[in-house]
Amino acid sequence: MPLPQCDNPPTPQETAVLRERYRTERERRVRPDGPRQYRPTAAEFGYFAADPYAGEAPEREPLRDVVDVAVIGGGFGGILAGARLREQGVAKVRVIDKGGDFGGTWYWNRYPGVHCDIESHVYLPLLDETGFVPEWKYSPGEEIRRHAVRIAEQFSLYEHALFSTAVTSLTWDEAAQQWLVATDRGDAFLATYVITATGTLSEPKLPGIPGIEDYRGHTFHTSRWDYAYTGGSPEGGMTGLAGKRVGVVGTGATGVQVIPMLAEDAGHLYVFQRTPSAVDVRGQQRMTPRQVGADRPGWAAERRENFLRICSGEPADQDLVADRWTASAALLEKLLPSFRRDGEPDFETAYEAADHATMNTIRTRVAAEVTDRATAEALKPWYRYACKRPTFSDKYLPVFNRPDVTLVDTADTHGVERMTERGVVVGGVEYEVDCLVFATGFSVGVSGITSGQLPVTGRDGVRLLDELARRGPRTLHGFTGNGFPNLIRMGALQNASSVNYTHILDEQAVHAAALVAAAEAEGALVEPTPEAEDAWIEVCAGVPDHAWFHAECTPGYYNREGRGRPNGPTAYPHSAVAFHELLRRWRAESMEEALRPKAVTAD
Ligand SMILES: NC(=O)C1=CN([C@@H]2O[C@H](COP(=O)(O)OP(=O)(O)OC[C@H]3O[C@@H](n4cnc5c(N)ncnc54)[C@H](OP(=O)(O)O)[C@@H]3O)[C@@H](O)[C@H]2O)C=CC1
Repeated sequence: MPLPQCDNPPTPQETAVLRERYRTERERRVRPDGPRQYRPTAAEFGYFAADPYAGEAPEREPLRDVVDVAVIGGGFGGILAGARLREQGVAKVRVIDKGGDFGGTWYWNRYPGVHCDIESHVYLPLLDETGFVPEWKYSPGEEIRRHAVRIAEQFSLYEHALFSTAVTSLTWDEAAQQWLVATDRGDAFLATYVITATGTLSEPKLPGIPGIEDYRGHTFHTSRWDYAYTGGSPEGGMTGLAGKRVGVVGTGATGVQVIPMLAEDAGHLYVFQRTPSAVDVRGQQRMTPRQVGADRPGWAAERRENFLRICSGEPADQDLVADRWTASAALLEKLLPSFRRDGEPDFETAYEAADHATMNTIRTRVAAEVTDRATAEALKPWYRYACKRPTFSDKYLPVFNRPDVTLVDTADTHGVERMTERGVVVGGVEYEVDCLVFATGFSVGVSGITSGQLPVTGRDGVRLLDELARRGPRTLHGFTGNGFPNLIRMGALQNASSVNYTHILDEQAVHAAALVAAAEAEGALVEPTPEAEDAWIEVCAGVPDHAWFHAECTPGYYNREGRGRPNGPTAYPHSAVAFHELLRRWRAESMEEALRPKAVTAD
């Protein structure tokens, strides 16, 4: 059956064919061990997680001082929290990070070809405040990392920052009305407030491939690129790979960026693929400040708000970014009026039609760009658009027309079968490689205060993890919790989300800094009442039930490797635009709900 294009949504018969194909492709990949197929690098493969950029951490005396705010995490979440706190006049802000500098994901991910696939003019935060205007529509990783450093410098965050340091526990000191912050460098200092900005995808993971420890060639993870071995830089020029047989496991958003660079420099490249990515058009281009309207004050805030509105399905007068993210979102809006049930707009059917049309366009692109038919077939993604992180590249697909690149499809063996001293085995065939790169992503939920890696003990010795196990997640707006005064969390839990996550983080940072400023002004603690938490949980319990959608998706970290997502009050049920409006109103009208007088204990 011919596949319909974007402007031609599928008929019910075509939809039925696609659903069946998606089901069978999913079955090829689901594994009984689910998330347990992976090994976090932290324990047995520690050398995979070592920091190749910082060198030896400098010796320093453990700290025993007092700060106003400890911010855990030096990625954009922590940097933005620091910047917004400084704007509120908070003096002593200490950002702590495991890495050797600010940057978070952009500190760690320096692999060749690293870019952001969200437009730089909406992704890079604080452009209005710093005056920086990116030159390219999609910034290279190093430019983003330098922007993180620029913000940290502008807002004087280096003065008290601690790098190559992991926070190991947080304990509320009732007498001091402060948090005791302990680290793996022997620090034990007090902080009046703690803001956690630990991110979600920070711990590299490896597949538990049988024989992985037997491999004797060179190997590393993309988030710890070994330029000492490969030579070159994120721009390429990896002379160390000349004439070498290189393998790469993984074809997610990272693989799609790194594979064209490896193909350029390796003697021969073997790409071990389990699930093909949906690779959409990227359209990299130079953008003048005039083109993005950077001659007007507030241009960047306006642009990112416009992007958020379109991606959230909210009305917008115009599409300023006009890329494939906004095109996919706009297609749904375009199709919605044609789908009605009982006189009402039928969102779900329109959503599926838009999804199928987008994916058909993506599959048609594979057939147009890859000449060998069998290779093209293996590169076609058969799942719904939102099942996996969409990717964007104009270089990736043509790589498979090169004679020195081999695509090895591992779907039928549920991934790479095993490894030997010399290389990788798939379908009984051994592929000998001199170097094997793992582009296999990151463990979800293994760091931060809900993971066990960073124990938090609140008032009356109550442990956050015990509370979580006993009562489920309880917060006000995702930020604060009863029994854990002056602890402000940034992240997705009971909060809003969207594809441009730095925008979400900035709104969170503004809110966190406002809470601190209000508590300082009132001489109070930031701590919601149990009743305020109950009311927020009720709001979050209105989350549309997407369990069926994720349960039907091809496996990946979005759906716990095929097991679906847990239901429950885990997120704000409406758009991020609505959430930001709600927070603004709440700050103006009822912020005192989250404050309580000092020295009053929760009994
Ligand atoms: N903004 C940006 O430009 C970028 C953002 N990112 C972010 O980082 C996230 C993580 O991306 P990424 O690092 O690519 O990690 P992912 O988790 O998305 O991808 C891991 C890859 O490894 C494959 N894999 C895992 N185990 C095996 C195995 N045993 N055999 C064969 N293949 C295997 C997976 O296959 P399978 O799919 O079958 O599980 C998948 O292709 C993205 O989703 C995105 O949010 C990353 C890069 C750029």
